[in-house]
Amino acid sequence: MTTHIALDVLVIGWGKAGKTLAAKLSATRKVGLVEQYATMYGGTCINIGCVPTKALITSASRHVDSSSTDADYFEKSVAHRNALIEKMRAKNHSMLEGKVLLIDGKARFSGPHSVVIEPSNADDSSRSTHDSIDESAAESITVSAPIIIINTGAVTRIPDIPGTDLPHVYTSTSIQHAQPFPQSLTIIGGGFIGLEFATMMNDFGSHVTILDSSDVFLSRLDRDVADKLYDTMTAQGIEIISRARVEKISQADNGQLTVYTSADAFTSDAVLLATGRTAATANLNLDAAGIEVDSRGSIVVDDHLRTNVEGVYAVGDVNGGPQFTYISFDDHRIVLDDIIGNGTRVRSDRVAVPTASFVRPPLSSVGMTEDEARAAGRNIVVKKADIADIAVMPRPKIIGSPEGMAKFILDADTDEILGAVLYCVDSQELINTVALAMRLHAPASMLRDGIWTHPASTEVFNGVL
Ligand SMILES: Cc1cc2nc3c(=O)[nH]c(=O)nc-3n(C[C@H](O)[C@H](O)[C@H](O)COP(=O)(O)OP(=O)(O)OC[C@H]3O[C@@H](n4cnc5c(N)ncnc54)[C@H](O)[C@@H]3O)c2cc1C
Ligand SMILES: NC(=O)c1ccc[n+]([C@@H]2O[C@H](COP(=O)([O-])OP(=O)(O)OC[C@H]3O[C@@H](n4cnc5c(N)ncnc54)[C@H](O)[C@@H]3O)[C@@H](O)[C@H]2O)c1
Repeated sequence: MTTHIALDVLVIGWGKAGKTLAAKLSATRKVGLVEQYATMYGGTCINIGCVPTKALITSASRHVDSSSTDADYFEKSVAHRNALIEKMRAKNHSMLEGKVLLIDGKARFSGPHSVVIEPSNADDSSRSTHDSIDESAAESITVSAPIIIINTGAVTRIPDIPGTDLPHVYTSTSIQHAQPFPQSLTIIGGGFIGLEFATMMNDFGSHVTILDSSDVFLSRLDRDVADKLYDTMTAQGIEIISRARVEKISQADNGQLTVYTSADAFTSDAVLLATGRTAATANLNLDAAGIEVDSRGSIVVDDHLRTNVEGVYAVGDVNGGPQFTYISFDDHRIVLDDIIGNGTRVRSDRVAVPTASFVRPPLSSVGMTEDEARAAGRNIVVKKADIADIAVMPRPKIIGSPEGMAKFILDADTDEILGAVLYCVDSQELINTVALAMRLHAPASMLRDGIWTHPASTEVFNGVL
């Protein structure tokens, strides 16, 4: 038997943008939200992304002070991670309960404004990219709504090589409760996920090797910054190999895995696949609605995040934009403005969007690199320093983390900041101040001459600018 429900708004997927839109729109409209896995209430960020990984990274950084074995300490850290996200998941559910019709199940389009929701009885997501399911819709439901917001996120891209389905070949999700703890780990991919898990697992006591296919390490950064990161991470014990053409993974009788590249072979207890994440559109039956996707499977949207089908929006990772929680959160503002505002807010208005990678110390950046500014023909001044050499900024030395560097690219004529990289303790906070200065077109001298608390990492501005 199929139940039919008519709503004003249906949100598919419990992502950051979708849950925020559902809560806000429910004040005036009949809103439903469908999520395929009960273990994913609240979405990727709180269940398998930002929050659990930063909890594990923090725990791992404290392992040096513990007397536990690596395996025991990892197990305790995973238990702490689990308890934390369980609370956040329950809170996410209770915040929408009673306001939004919450539907368990897997959604697929049956027409431009109609969706079929099927029970999803098992975690069939590829390569355990999501945790397992423990609840589902009992029967299929059809929902019709004039407004549908697709917020299904992204899933791990599995490289097309033999051996990715072997035991102990993990994704960023499954490695968060790896069993047994791998004393050695080969990571395929040296992007955000590869670097953060390298830091984490190295700190937990694993011997980590990163294999990345790019010609140079961290090609999006200036070479001086990438070299500093390379030197710091290798000094921490992490091996980094660029230009690695991975061909296959095989398993020996003792369970150990070997990753073969065109040039070499790397043997370890486990392998992590960290070669990017692809928009989760495969199961949505978008053809039935006539919704356009690009060659990478991401949903095509305009500047207002509208798809080519009237009333249907795509928000978060699924629309092919930058894959960050704060971008998904900003997507919600654009769609909210289109639905109940004056429709002027657009994606292309975003300026100075910062990023932070939680390696040790964190690596944060905003705006142009020096190479990009020079290639654009800008008249620039570069200000940079090693963190250990900044006398007016003692905080990194006080807390025992004096590594890293700070680099600012300034417009030589206006003194405006064109870009910055902060590879230092607290940089995930500092970079937001730089981004704000950029948005306000404030001169760098305003940060340089600012009166900041002491001892604080903010003094990097006094010392370098
Ligand atoms: C390991 C890791 C670490 C990360 N760390 C950070 C970080 O530190 N900072 C940061 O900003 N970003 C980080 N990210 C990226 C960030 O998590 C994502 O960009 C963000 O969560 C995207 O959210 P979203 O709104 O696109 O949807 P998501 O939160 O991904 O939600 C999509 C939801 O849709 C559900 N779904 C999918 N298909 C269907 C369907 N057919 N029917 C019903 N439900 C469906 C999924 O189960 C999922 O719950 C990290 C990602 C990963 C994987
Ligand atoms: N702190 C954060 O904000 C944070 C943390 C984790 C993830 N994320 C988000 O999640 C997204 C996905 O992360 P990711 O690290 O999987 O993707 P990524 O795009 O950041 O990095 C993928 C890396 O894999 C390499 N690669 C691709 N194919 C390869 C192959 N066959 N062999 C070897 N190397 C290969 C690429 O050169 C690249 O360096 C990121 O783009 C980011 O937006 C953000």
